[in-house]
Amino acid sequence: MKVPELEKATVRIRQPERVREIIQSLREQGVAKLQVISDFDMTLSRFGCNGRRCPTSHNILDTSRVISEDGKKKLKDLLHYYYPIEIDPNRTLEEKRPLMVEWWTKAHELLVQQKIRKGDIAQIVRESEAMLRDGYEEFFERLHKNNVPLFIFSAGVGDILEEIIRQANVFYSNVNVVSNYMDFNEDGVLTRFKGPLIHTYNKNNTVLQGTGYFQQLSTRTSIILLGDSMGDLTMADGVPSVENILKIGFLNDKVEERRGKYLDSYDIVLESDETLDVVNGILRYILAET
Ligand SMILES: Nc1ccn([C@@H]2O[C@H](COP(=O)(O)O)[C@@H](O)[C@H]2O)c(=O)n1
Ligand SMILES: [Mg+2]
Repeated sequence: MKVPELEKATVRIRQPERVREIIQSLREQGVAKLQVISDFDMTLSRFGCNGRRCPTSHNILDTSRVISEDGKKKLKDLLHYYYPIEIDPNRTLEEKRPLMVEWWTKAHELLVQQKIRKGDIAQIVRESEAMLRDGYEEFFERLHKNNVPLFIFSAGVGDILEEIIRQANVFYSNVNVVSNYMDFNEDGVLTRFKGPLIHTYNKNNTVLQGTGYFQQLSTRTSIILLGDSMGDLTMADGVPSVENILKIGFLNDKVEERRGKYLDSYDIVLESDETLDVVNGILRYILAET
């Protein structure tokens, strides 16, 4: 197997032989069976930006000029309270779930109070520090060129993340997004978020009911899953008959504390790696472009 990117210093793998076998099977099964399921924030987008944290799709909105100073402070306070809970390796998912619902609900309520206008979204994104991971062009282009469906499953803000992808000129026809979308009234003012609410720890089939997305792709039984959170591991649960799945996890924050759990759960763990090099290397090999 020739994937030189797997030798990068950022790569950690608990079971290298198993990973080799999965990658080999993905290649043998061929492009017609492949689909990619990916998280957005801190997976396709960067975690670090010039020595600081890059914004998530929520943060882009929270810190934008359309939010009042009071609103910004309240949204920041929520982030500082709930984010450590979100990534705490010592709390169970059962403990975290209701707290995540609380965070998202409070944040969305605050955003609705700000009377955000649909017409401002493109400018808000243009003025933000949003950045996709290095190598994103190759990633999106290769999947598009090979007609491989890319499903982006995000607990972020759909309108913002779509705009980021659009402004990067990679919103190709093979890309589908499920996320939290804003609902605007006839005057273009935000009135609510459309349900069901998606948070970090309910990214599974329960929030995909009625979309029929995975059912339409029932012959795509080879999966590459990309995530940055323990909640992203369930994103492929709705796929009817998975034959091979390769789970690649970006470990961005609190690396030492969380390493063990990530290595137990993801096949490949990428530590503090701001690029899509490894993913691109694997895709190049699977799609027989080496
Ligand atoms: N008010 C909020 C709520 C969540 N976040 C962050 O968004 C990320 C979730 O989106 P995914 O695309 O990764 O599913 C997650 O990293 C939360 O920390 C936020 O910034 N503000
Ligand atoms: Mg994420």
